[in-house]
Amino acid sequence: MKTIDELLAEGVAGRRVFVRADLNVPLDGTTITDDGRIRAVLPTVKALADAGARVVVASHLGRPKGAPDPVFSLAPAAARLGELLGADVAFATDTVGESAQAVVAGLADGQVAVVENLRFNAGETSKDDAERAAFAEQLAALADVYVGDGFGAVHRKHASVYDLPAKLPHYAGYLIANEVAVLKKLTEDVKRPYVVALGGAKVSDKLAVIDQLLAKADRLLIGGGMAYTFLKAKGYEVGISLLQEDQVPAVIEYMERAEKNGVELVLPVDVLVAPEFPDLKTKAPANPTTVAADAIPADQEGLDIGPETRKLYASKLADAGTVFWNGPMGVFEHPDYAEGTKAVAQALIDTPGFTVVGGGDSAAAVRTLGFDESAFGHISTGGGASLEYLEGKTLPGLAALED
Ligand SMILES: Nc1ncnc2c1ncn2[C@@H]1O[C@H](COP(=O)(O)OP(=O)(O)OP(=O)(O)O)[C@@H](O)[C@H]1O
Ligand SMILES: O=C(O)[C@H](O)COP(=O)(O)O
Repeated sequence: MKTIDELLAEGVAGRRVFVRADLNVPLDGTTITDDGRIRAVLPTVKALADAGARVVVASHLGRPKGAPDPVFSLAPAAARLGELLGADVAFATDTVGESAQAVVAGLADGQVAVVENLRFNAGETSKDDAERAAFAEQLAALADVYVGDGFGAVHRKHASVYDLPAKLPHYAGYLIANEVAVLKKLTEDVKRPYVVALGGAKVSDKLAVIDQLLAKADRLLIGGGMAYTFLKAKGYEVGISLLQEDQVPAVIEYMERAEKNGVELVLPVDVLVAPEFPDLKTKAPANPTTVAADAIPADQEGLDIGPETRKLYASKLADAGTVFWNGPMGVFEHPDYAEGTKAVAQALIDTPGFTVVGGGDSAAAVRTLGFDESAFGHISTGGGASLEYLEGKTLPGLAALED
């Protein structure tokens, strides 16, 4: 993989450099609640701008359906990037259309532009190779060189991640280079016990990862929205909690395999439930009830792990040689459901083992709940991406940078 240092050595002054970043930051309306992913790409953007490149930054945000949707506009992220750079950042109101072409054509050497959300275009995420290639061709017209630095999206076979680098000279940015260097160590030299804690809401994406983790980890702790598919597989009722019903048979098989392989699979013993999802805007008190994991009422939703589970998970993390944690243990954005995530974060800080936190929301949780980032071994910007890397999979966005 060629890195950005090689590009800088070749010289970039006056060249249009396309930086595929992951600016998929958590938003409250148009307010960014955690700018970690924007800060993470700054070294790359700054180095290119300082060297006189005309920098075109592109990213997805959220999961719009292939058409413009103002809720998912990158405008707030572009504004924040400008503040962090201490420079004006131009913003194109489309991704490859007239606005993008005009903004890029107007860039002077050393200036930075952000184009609108890549996923406002159906070609970005299309499963059809030709449709993706056609969109990649339009993106390629905006630049002379490609720098891949959106680590959080390297597991996606999307036009800007996979197809575009094949069309331009391509290099890895500082963030990708650093993430790969740290995560590589976890695939080569894992100090045991190796404990993986999984939570969050992207249940269908991440359940598949467990298949591979059963051959690698010594202990798996399951929380967040992920837990309810496991509790259901154990035969418990989960009320109106997040559930991936079609995955229940697979999860039953995982539980059997874990037992056979001697992998300790640990599930919540109690959970916090309420009749409805909390209001994350007003943060009005949610008044949850604590119930045993096998006694979730039919009309209630599980939204955090309970106090007994917090203690149990802390004890399962205390002797870890290595910990990888992806996905909050509950809806940490609301104070009534933040204790599970806090307890796991604190347990990672307390364990003497090497700890990695991965994921946009997981990293945001650690910061917004007031933990000191330096107390963790590594905070990865990628959740799904780091999990799939640890699985040993070939990731499209990394493969595309190699030649
Ligand atoms: N029990 C639950 N029910 C519903 N949502 C939950 C539950 N527990 C956690 N969540 C939500 O999960 C979200 C984070 O999940 P996600 O899988 O996206 O994690 P991540 O760290 O951002 O990883 P990635 O980078 O792959 O997106 C949070 O917004 C949180 O509110
Ligand atoms: O948040 C993430 O994990 C990355 O930004 C990728 O987003 P996606 O899961 O919507 O592809």
